[in-house]
Amino acid sequence: MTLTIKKLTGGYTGITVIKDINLKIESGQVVGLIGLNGAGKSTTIKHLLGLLRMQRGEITLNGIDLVQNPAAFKKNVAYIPETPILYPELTLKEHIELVILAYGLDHDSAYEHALHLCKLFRLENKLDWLPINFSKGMKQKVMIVAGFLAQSSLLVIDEPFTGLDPLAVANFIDLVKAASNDGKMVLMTTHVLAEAQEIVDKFAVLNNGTIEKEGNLTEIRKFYGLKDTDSFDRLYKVLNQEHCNAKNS
Ligand SMILES: Nc1ncnc2c1ncn2[C@@H]1O[C@H](COP(=O)(O)OP(=O)(O)OP(=O)(O)O)[C@@H](O)[C@H]1O
Repeated sequence: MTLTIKKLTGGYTGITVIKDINLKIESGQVVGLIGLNGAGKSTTIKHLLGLLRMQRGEITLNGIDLVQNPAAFKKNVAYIPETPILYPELTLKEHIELVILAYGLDHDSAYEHALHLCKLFRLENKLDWLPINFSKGMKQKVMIVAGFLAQSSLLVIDEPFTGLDPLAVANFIDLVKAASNDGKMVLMTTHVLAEAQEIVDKFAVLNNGTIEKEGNLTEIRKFYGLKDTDSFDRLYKVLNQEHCNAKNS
């Protein structure tokens, strides 16, 4: 399984935000897309989900082209957004049934899997609840349950750590590790580098719409001149300094 993004250039009507993005994700790989606010992470993800029309480039998943065969492409992708998207009139149980139907999963085994995920996130007694009754973190957990339930070859996750309690973060990390061991590909954006470095195999640093550096934690730290004693979060200071220097030059 492979996701290949080649020379992706895109953005919004009349505005080019990302330029010549090249990124490859192999089976079992967890890739972290990181960068300052406004670097172009969400825009890249929107292109990958087929929500924006690319100006140039090519995106293929297991050889399936996003533009030529969007339905087949999207069937292999699950998305966990930063802001939960839930149907107000559907209960948690009905959301689970919807995912099973949408992804054509075997009902009984998928439902059992869903119950296991709900238990992990302490949602097992809330199957009849409507989204209005859920807290922000609970809504985020429902999106995580739905995302992992889909068993897609590519899981795209936008800022997963926001709003989750530490127990849920630990469970989320275990799920990502299990998905990776199972050969799934994971692409996630995050600003929470301390947690991300536990699971990410390869970081791609977006700076002003282009991937400035790709590599594992050691390679990224070295490229940005971080000392052994520096926390990985210091990367943001270096990126911000680069940003200021570019503006002043
Ligand atoms: N709907 C839109 N229309 C026009 N420009 C947009 C739109 N959404 C985002 N942008 C611009 O695109 C650029 C990249 O934004 P994007 O949301 O991709 O950044 P990001 O890296 O995800 O940032 P953050 O870390 O804040 O989530 C920014 O300059 C932003 O102003």
